Amino acid sequence: MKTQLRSSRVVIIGTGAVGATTAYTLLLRERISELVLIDANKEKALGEALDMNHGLPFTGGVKLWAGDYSDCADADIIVIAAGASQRPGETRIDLLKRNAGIFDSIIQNIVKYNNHGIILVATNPVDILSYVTLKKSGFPTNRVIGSGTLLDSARFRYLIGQNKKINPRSIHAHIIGEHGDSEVPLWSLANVAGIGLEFNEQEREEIFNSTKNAAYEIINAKGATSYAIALALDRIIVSILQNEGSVLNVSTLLTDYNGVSDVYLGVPSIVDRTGVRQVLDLQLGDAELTQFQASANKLKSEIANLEL
Ligand SMILES: NC(=O)C1=CN([C@@H]2O[C@H](COP(=O)(O)OP(=O)(O)OC[C@H]3O[C@@H](n4cnc5c(N)ncnc54)[C@H](O)[C@@H]3O)[C@@H](O)[C@H]2O)C=CC1
Ligand SMILES: CC(=O)C(=O)O
Repeated sequence: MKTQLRSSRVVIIGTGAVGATTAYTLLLRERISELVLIDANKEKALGEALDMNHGLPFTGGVKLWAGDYSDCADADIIVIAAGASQRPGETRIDLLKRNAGIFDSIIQNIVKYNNHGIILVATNPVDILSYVTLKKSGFPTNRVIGSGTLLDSARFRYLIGQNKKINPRSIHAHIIGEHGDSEVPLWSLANVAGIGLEFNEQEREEIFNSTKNAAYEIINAKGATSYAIALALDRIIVSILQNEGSVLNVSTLLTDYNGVSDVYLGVPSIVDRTGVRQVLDLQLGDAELTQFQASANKLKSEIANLEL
């Protein structure tokens, strides 16, 4: 049975491929009661809201409208999916200057109306922009979350499932670190029913390269990624609103974590009504630790160039 929380409001800022698909996913899942769409292009938000509202006779009772920042006042979760996306060949880090610029006004507008909710960042580069959101919002760490490597881990699980001919839901495997080119596969923890999985070098290389390069491949083919990220955001939102305490590889502020501090990275974290309740300690192999620290250092050197 679906449990819909009473008066749970989600606001989505940015109604492009990611924001609109996330809205549609939330609508289909019927787990929230109110959904507000905001975009700098007001017509776009209005059009998406109208189109989705016309589907309500076929779904449930989600109240959905194109709104403005004052609608953040009663929001439980504010999703930021606004800003530039990668053109073919661009990295996520290439978006930093453009998207950090728009975060100033977006965060100012949110905090004008809301100081109690959870901000969930999807805009890339998501780890750095989650850190920017933390610094600019003044929200506590647990209530600023990035989508992190949840999507990458889903891609990894799917590809391992293809390789082993096992349903990806039964594959437990994690990608940690940057949601981007320096992400780290934790082969040492990949398992089915607690039983470790064996791969040869070629399989590892193929699975990891396909995981890491998935966004490039999809963007080359169709211009944007949207469905899997929408499902990942839905997963985080439901875990928060239903106080699930699910373990999700979201991006969160790390403090003295495997030698890494003061940077947002994707790591397994318990997500519940408080946001990120706890970051789980991981026992990393030597190579995994080196790669994880390199991922952190890469992002920290980008953050050092920002005015925060
Ligand atoms: N975290 C993740 O795993 C993923 C992140 N992304 C990122 O999500 C972001 C959005 O991607 P798409 O939806 O494909 O882009 P898009 O170009 O389709 O949509 C972006 C939307 O943001 C709006 N916008 C721009 N500036 C704004 C502002 N200041 N305030 C409100 N709205 C504003 C635009 O009008 C547009 O509707 C990109 O940065 C992309 O890289 C995309 C997929 C996965
Ligand atoms: C675009 C992006 O970040 C992704 O699909 O992974």
